[in-house]
Amino acid sequence: MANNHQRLHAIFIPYPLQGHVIPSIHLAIKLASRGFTISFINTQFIHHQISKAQPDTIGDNIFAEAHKSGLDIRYYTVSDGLPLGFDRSINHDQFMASLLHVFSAHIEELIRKIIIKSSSNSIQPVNCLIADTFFVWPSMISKKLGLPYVSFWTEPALVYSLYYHMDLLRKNGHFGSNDNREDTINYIPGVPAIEPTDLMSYLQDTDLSTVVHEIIFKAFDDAKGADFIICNTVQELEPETISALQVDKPFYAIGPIFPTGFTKSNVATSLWVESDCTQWLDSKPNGSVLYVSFGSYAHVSKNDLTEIAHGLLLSKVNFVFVLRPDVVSSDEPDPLPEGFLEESKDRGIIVQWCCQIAVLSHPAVGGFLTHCGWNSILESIWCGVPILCFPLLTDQFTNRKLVVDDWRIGLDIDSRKLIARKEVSAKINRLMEDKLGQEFRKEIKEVKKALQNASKDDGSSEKNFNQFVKDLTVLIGQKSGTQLV
Ligand SMILES: O=c1ccn([C@@H]2O[C@H](COP(=O)(O)OP(=O)(O)O[C@H]3O[C@H](CO)[C@@H](O)[C@H](O)[C@H]3O)[C@@H](O)[C@H]2O)c(=O)[nH]1
Repeated sequence: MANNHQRLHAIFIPYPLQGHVIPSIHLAIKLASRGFTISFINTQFIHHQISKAQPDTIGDNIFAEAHKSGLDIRYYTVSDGLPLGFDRSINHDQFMASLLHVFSAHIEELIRKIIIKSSSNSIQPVNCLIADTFFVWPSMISKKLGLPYVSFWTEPALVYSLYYHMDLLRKNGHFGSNDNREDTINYIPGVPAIEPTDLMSYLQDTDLSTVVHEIIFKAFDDAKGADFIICNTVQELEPETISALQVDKPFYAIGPIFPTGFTKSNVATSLWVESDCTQWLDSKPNGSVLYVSFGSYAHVSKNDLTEIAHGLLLSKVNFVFVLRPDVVSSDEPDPLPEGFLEESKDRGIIVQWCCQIAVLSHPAVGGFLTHCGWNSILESIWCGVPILCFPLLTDQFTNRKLVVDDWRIGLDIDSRKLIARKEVSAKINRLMEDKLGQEFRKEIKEVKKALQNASKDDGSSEKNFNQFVKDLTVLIGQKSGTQLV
């Protein structure tokens, strides 16, 4: 921590979804390693899932091991407003409505308790709030409590910028009407050109009355009140977009946020039981395995899943196929085509969840068929694994553009049309074997270098992280009337 004059105490609240909880846990550990006291709040549901998935290792506190090794991370859980057994996947909109309308009341009550507890005990008083940008209430609550607010953005800066400029898109007729313009968008600061079909799915929708739209509109309104934005991206990957955002507000690219070196972290993050694929991967030749996963959130239609499964069979490549229990729907537990398991048993394994970073860093893996979640893309780049994009929802369409059009480290299957097994199989073979695959491998080495350099002690992300800690310390000092550095 800057000068170590006084420890800072941050309350950290991740969005209660797997793709947000993972980088939040790693960021909390990073902050604690720099001397922060962290009060980390998971929902009871997320905690329940994590401990169910790792029953032998997790008690009441997922950070118990980190605490033993000297990190000051205190762990709390809070209700998201729904019963533990409620199926949040199949009742997605009801879950989101609860996060929109009910969650803030539970959170505010707990934050107040933590503040009172920390000022009455000998521990560091709370100095700031760090919360996911998708929440609709952090700047409102932090203002009430007189705390600086740091907004944590878990997607690319490009995606932040497009949401941030929703009004501009609306004014220019690219968003928010029944017949949106279809020509290139070239007026967003720091975004030279983007096609409307590369916008996030929520900005391509014509029905804007859904609960998710209400969340996005409110969240980006609330984010205007943030003191700082920290983003899981890398300056060198999105320099112009980041510079343009910095004109309005301090915006720090501090990614990639994951345990570098990719040893299995001793803090559990998975909501599902992980299968260990190492032994199976050890038996396969280098670069011969395609890793297939659609992340934790989006659903794949049964028809698309069938075509992908047949495409895998036709391609003849080896594969690790992650099929989480609700990948099609919680009430469709067995969505694979009949005979698939039998036909593929010599060259593929199917798991409900795995340690993805361990799989991607195994030398046997030569390609990644992904839905383009941002964590998956960063992890694939870090491991130098070229990407076959199959975006399904939200930022994944925009992330596909970065991968395929800007960085040229992969190709795509057009998920907007009815997909066909022959196309899937041809694209898999192009990625894994062809000359084109070699080109992607060459390009991805360069992008990987950018990520690695950014993570070094004198790299951009480390410098930005240090600057963020310094600026936050100054702001906290100003608000409390004491000089902390
Ligand atoms: O078997 C698996 C599959 C995934 N993962 C991990 O789960 C995370 C998945 O994150 P991501 O690839 O970003 O996908 P989602 O889970 O779908 O994440 C949501 O959150 C992301 C960050 O906001 C968005 O970019 C996505 O579009 C959104 O769906 C990654 O860290 C993976 O390593 C595993 O550990 N094991």
